[in-house]
Amino acid sequence: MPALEIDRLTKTYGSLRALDSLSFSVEAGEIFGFVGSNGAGKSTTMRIALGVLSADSGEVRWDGSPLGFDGRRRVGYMPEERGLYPKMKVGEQLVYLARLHGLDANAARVSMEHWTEKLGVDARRGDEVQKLSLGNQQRVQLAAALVHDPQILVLDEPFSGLDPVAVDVMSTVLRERADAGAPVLFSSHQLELVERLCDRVGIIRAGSMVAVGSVDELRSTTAPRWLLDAPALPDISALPGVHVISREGSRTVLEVPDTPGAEQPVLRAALAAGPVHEFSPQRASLTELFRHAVSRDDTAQPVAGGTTPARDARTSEGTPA
Ligand SMILES: Nc1ncnc2c1ncn2[C@@H]1O[C@H](COP(=O)(O)OP(=O)(O)OP(=O)(O)O)[C@@H](O)[C@H]1O
Repeated sequence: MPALEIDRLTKTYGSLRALDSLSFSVEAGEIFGFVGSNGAGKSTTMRIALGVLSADSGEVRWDGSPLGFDGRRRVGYMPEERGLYPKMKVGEQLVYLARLHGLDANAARVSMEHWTEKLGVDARRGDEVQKLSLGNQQRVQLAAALVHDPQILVLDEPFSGLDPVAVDVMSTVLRERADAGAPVLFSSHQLELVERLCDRVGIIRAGSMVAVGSVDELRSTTAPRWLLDAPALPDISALPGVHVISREGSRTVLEVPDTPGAEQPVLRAALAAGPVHEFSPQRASLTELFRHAVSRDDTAQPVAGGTTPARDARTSEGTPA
């Protein structure tokens, strides 16, 4: 059973439809990357999941039951607008937040010590939050999301503004939490990082999910690409389904039909045009898959993989708000 289910959420702000029947699920033990253009609806979704905003319709469930007040106490949440008290000392603040979530004084202190050490801010326990650099404030913010030992993590852009060392620290912590069985949902615009870290990715566009799956599953919904390194551009006009995606100097990326051997006529055409230095299959990056998903028209796309809509690599209708 999926651990965290977002089921047909709809939310309007006045005349703006920010979420349009948005559905996806995050399994226990899975890191799920939530990506989309600015204003696509990621923060709105996360706020609704945490109950700080109400949906017009739809439901958020945890292990099959609506996520109510008690369930939400077990969520570690990092809001986009952050939420630390600037004048409170790091250690005192984390102990306070842990106690708000029901830990006793001793457990709260032990947890504060553990997470500040783990996140590399133990030397700053006695400092006011506002005196820390933004990156260190973010580490404390993550500690605040973790200090009550949550069973679900929902993090809105936790990696923004972090240096590479802090990114590594945070990535390790998220993987450890997932390995311990938590569903981990986070949003990010750092697509290389999402590709590296996440088990599955959801691409949201204008309040609707347009693609969900592992990066490999998302790749399988696009036509194969080949890199041709040849000074002369081959004549592909007679080859149906072959398109030039990009050309930089002598290097051309071509899309070919998804049939065995479909690249061979391209190679023959290239050799007929002149020397070929390289001809090799290309793996689309998440950035390319993202561009493809958010820029395509509203024509229904083929479904790949299994049968459960919210779990499969797929593309679907996205209705611009
Ligand atoms: N309180 C609000 N009142 C009115 N409109 C809002 C409000 N909050 C969000 N919106 C609008 O809802 C849409 C979705 O916003 P949301 O913040 O969820 O997007 P996002 O995907 O998190 O964007 P970003 O990547 O820029 O953080 C946007 O068009 C935004 O302007």
